[in-house]
Amino acid sequence: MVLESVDLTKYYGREIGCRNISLGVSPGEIFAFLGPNGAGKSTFVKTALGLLKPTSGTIRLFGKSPEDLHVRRKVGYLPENIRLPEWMTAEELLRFHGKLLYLPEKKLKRRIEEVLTRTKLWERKDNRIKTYSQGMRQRLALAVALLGEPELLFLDEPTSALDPVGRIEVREIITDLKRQGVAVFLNSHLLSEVEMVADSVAIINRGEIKARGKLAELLSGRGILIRGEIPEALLNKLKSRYQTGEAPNGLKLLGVSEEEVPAIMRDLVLGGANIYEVRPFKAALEELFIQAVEGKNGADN
Ligand SMILES: Nc1ncnc2c1ncn2[C@@H]1O[C@H](COP(=O)(O)OP(=O)(O)OP(=O)(O)O)[C@@H](O)[C@H]1O
Repeated sequence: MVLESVDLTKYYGREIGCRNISLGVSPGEIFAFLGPNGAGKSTFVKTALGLLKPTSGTIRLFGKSPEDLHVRRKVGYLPENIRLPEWMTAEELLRFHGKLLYLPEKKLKRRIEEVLTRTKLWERKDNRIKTYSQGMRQRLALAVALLGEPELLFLDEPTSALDPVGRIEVREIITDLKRQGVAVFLNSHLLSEVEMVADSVAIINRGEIKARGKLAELLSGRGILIRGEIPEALLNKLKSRYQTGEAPNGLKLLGVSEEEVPAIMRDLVLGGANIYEVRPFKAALEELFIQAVEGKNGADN
């Protein structure tokens, strides 16, 4: 395992940061950590990077403490809302980070060209960062994170400042890294993007994991779609029992197992509903996320 945490708990005084987080990330895996604001994502990442000490539990990177220097050299980190030194050029900034990584001159030169080309900033390498747009800054921060050829890369909201083309480019960088065996730990609010790249996800809320698994498994067979005219009272009953979603001329019920379907249908028909269609559907990550965060109907799996 590239990253393994067991019951990792971090309190800030009496305030919970994250609690009992147990998860593992394998080489070449894209692991997405999702959660609303204040859920505990950054707390977990900072603890994994050795920037915060856990209150209890353990976290190992490459089987060792995150504070181990050899481990640190294998890890890249793109923080959220990074502030870059405005007066430096992109090349100067990368040189500075290259020195911190003890990269030999020849390799540093090669890596600077590679990462700036990969992030489409090579042409602008001699311009000061103060002349960069938000998107360029974010791409430069990504270049910094990639400089040391990390085997594990933490990306905190890597595409928040990017336009759609920039987002596609970052997605391509992430999938290229995966192909090279790099593990990516991705914090993102952009669920549709996560859906496109992640192998596994964990959904965290109020410091605790509420749902976790391989993305393909989490999204398969998660609910049913009902098309029909459903009396208000019945609709409200369903809404109180299940997480529901909008569907044209009907509704989606999430987290419904096949065994529950006959009873639901019986209730609907006896209650006066006109049903035209019932079929299973694959939930979108957004629905799974809302279900896990609101904790309805056994989302805590
Ligand atoms: N330095 C701190 N001192 C006290 N409480 C903190 C500190 N940092 C975070 N917290 C609290 O810990 C909880 C988790 O915060 P954290 O920043 O890890 O969430 P997050 O999921 O990264 O949120 P966001 O998506 O908004 O960045 C929150 O309740 C937050 O208020």
